[in-house]
This record gives sequence, C-alpha cells and structure tokens, in this order.
Amino acid sequence: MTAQIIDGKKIAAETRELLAKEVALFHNETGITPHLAAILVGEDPASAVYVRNKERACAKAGMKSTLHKLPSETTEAELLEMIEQFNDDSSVHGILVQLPLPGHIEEQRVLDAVTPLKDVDCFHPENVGLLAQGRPRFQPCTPRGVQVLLEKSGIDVSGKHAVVLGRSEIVGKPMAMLLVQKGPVANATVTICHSRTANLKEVTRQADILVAAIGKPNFVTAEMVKPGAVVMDVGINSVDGKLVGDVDFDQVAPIASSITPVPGGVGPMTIAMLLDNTLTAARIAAKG
Ligand SMILES: Nc1nc2c(c(=O)[nH]1)N[C@@H](CN(C=O)c1ccc(C(=O)N[C@@H](CCC(=O)O)C(=O)O)cc1)CN2
Repeated sequence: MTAQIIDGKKIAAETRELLAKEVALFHNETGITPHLAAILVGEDPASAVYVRNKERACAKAGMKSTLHKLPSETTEAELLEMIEQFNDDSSVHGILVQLPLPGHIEEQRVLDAVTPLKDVDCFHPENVGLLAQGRPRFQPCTPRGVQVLLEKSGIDVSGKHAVVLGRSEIVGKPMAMLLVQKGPVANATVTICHSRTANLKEVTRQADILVAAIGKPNFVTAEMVKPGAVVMDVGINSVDGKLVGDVDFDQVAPIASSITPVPGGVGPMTIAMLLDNTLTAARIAAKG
C-alpha cells in the first residue's frame, strides 16, 4: 500500500481563499475589517517566522493584523497590561499570544487574561469548557486543521477508533474533544495516550486514525501503526536544521492509507484556522 499524501499546503490555501471571500462579504455587510492583534515576546526564531506568516495570511485574506513585539525581558505584569489594553480596545477582534513565552512568564496566567470573546487560539478555560460541552465558540486551530484535512480528504471518522498520541492543552486534549463530539468529521471512539502509557505500541496499533502530537521527532515507527491507518502528523521538530514530524514518514508512508507530510501537512492549516477564528471573533463583536 502506498499512502495518499494529504496536501495541507494546498488545502490551507483553498481554505484561505474561501475565507477571503467571506471576509469581503462581512466587510460589505458591516463595514468591519477583522483585526488580529498578535503579541510576540522574545527572539525565538521559529516564533518570529510563525507570526510573520500569520501577518501575511491576514493581509491576503483582507484582514488587519498588528504585531506587537516585546523584548524577552518583558515582565509578566507588562504583558498582562498589554493584553488588558487589547481586551478593552473595540477595534481589536482577536488576540493572539505567540507561544512559547520566556520561562519567567507564567503561560497559563497570560492565556487566562485574554478575554474569551477575543481568544482566537481557543486557550481560555471558558472556551475550552464550551468545546468540551460540544458547543464551541472558537475551534482550537491545530486540531480543527486536522479535522478539516480529514474532511477534505474524504476520510470517514464516524465510528472509527482515533488514537491521539499526546495530551497537550494546545493539541492532544482538544483534538480528542473534536473527534469524539457529535457532528461531522467526528463521532469517533477516541483514546488519548502519551509517553507514560503502558504498552504504547499496542495502543497506537489499534488506531484507524492516528494523530501524532507528542513533540518527539520520528517517534512513530512502522511497528506502531496498523496497516491501512490514517496518520496525521502534528509534530514540528527541527533536526539538524531540517523540519521533521513526530512520525517517521519513510517507514510509515508505505503502510498507511493516508498520511500528512511535514512540512506541508497540518502546519499550514493552523494559520488558516486562526483566520477563521478571527472572522468569528469579528462577527461576535459585530453582534454586540
Ligand atoms: N499562540 C500560539 N502559539 C503557538 C501555536 C498556536 O497555534 N498558537 N502553534 C505553534 C506554532 N504555530 C503557530 O503559532 C505554527 C507552527 C507551524 C506552522 C506551519 O505552517 N508549519 C509549516 C512549516 C513552516 C516552517 O518552515 O517553519 C509546515 O508544517 O508545513 C504554522 C503555525 C506553537 N505556538
């Protein structure tokens, strides 16, 4: 079997084109241009690339974005003050704090400070709670990106065993919530596993759909994958200056039915979904 390669770059570009049309319609109806305020603290080179790509994607979709760069010595109090300003600024619809933050800043306190109505990353406990209850206000960007890739690739999820490898707040847990809930590209039977799971290989081998989000390069090998499984690789790891996923692509592609590459798989969808959430935030603001 040779896996169908899921082209995330292409699907993300198509999604962004559709969004651009929705943004134009929304602007015609309301006069409002969705505005994303992105905050970058410190000098992490990968983060600088991601926020630049987010800015470009906003511009292409007809949205406004403002990037607020803060030095790595910025205190937590200063960052919280900036977030408070954006919370109160009605011209800002979405607020994004690029992660990771420098070690002296407590991430959770910062993410909790973003008003839930502008929380386009869907990190705020109120939005995570709504998601868990199956009535999301925003969709978590990377997990939603995986779901859209499955949908666009015609992969049936309902009744399938989806195994999510990784339990992070940003991908693993919300991914499981999206796949298990009622609705399209959902209704899966979901298992979350992680580095402390006993007999991990036996668990991942049960997956009809395996989502790898463990943050370890080439962690998923052929023996961990059931032949014919769909493999979605969320990992973005730099190894010797090269970007690799959490899945050993060369080993796994020959036995999977579909697989996402890294780069060019799930990553580009994260930004497309962020734009979608920013439009949702602007719609929420327009309703008042
Ligand atoms: N506030 C947030 N911080 C972080 C998030 C997030 O969703 N919100 N996710 C990651 C980084 N990230 C977006 O911020 C992100 C990572 C990777 C890509 C992407 O398109 N990757 C490309 C390769 C790009 C490259 O060459 O480096 C790919 O996989 O093809 C987009 C967004 C952590 N922080």
